[in-house]
Amino acid sequence: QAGETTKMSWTLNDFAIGRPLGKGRFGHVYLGKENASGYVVALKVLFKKELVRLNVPHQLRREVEIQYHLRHPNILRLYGYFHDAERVYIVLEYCQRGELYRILKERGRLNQEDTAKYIYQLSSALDFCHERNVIHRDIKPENVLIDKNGDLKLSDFGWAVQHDGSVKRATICGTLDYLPPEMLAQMPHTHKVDNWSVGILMFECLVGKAPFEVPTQSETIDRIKRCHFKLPDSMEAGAKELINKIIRIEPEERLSLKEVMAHPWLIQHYPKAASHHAIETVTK
Ligand SMILES: Cc1nn(C)cc1-c1nc2c(-c3cnn(Cc4ccccc4)c3)c(Cl)cnc2[nH]1
Repeated sequence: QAGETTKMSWTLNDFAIGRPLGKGRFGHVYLGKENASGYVVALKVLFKKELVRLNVPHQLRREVEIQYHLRHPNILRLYGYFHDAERVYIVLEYCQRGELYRILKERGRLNQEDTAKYIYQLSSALDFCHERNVIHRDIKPENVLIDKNGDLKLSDFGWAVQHDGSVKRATICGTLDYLPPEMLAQMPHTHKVDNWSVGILMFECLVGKAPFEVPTQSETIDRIKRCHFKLPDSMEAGAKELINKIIRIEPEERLSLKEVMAHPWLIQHYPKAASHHAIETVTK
């Protein structure tokens, strides 16, 4: 197409680097602008030395491979990557409203309309991944970004696997709140681990804290294994019903993502789900 540069490979000179947006386990993310197009991006900068020391190059390659090919309105776009002597640079879609984690911290909890929208969009993104045999395995508010239109973008496929397998996590780092029983017990797990996390996220958005969030990790682990959580009396019946159908010890008992997307509570509080869902059902 005239004027469209099919850039084969970027270098750092192709970008103007802006303020830092955040930092993760292996590096930092900066606001960036591609000089040629003026396009605003998020530039994730990782230090090769760190990656080698923590033995994660294969995980990074998998993350880039998986995210680059997954094109969906609720999955953060990975536009490309390049490297120099010391660093690896990953060019990602920029989300103006940042991490859901920060929004939840600032607002305490979300209303049913925003929660229903995010749960619908997350379920849609994960259903798309599962149909391509990709399990995300690390769904939590830190890995969910919100763009300028208030839409959800799933990010950080660092723990994703491209098959239904019992691949063990190298290390369980960060919060345990979102881990399903079968992963805690390091048993074989399927895409249903992501379904569990959708239920945990729905609870946290509506209540302001995760269902198994208690002072000690051992208590959290025990409650997860027993599926022991309490829904606040103030929670609407439809929301309680949906959460109770997702957060189940038995993976096969958990609602499928298509059933989540078609649930009456979700359609009531996110009417767009009805039209999207109806079109999908009709076109299938
Ligand atoms: C923070 C923040 N505040 N506002 C107003 C917008 C943002 C924003 N952050 C992002 C970010 C972003 C930033 N940090 N992280 C977490 C991280 C950092 C390093 C390695 C792995 C993971 C993601 C992205 Cl990718 C993409 N878009 C982003 N937008």
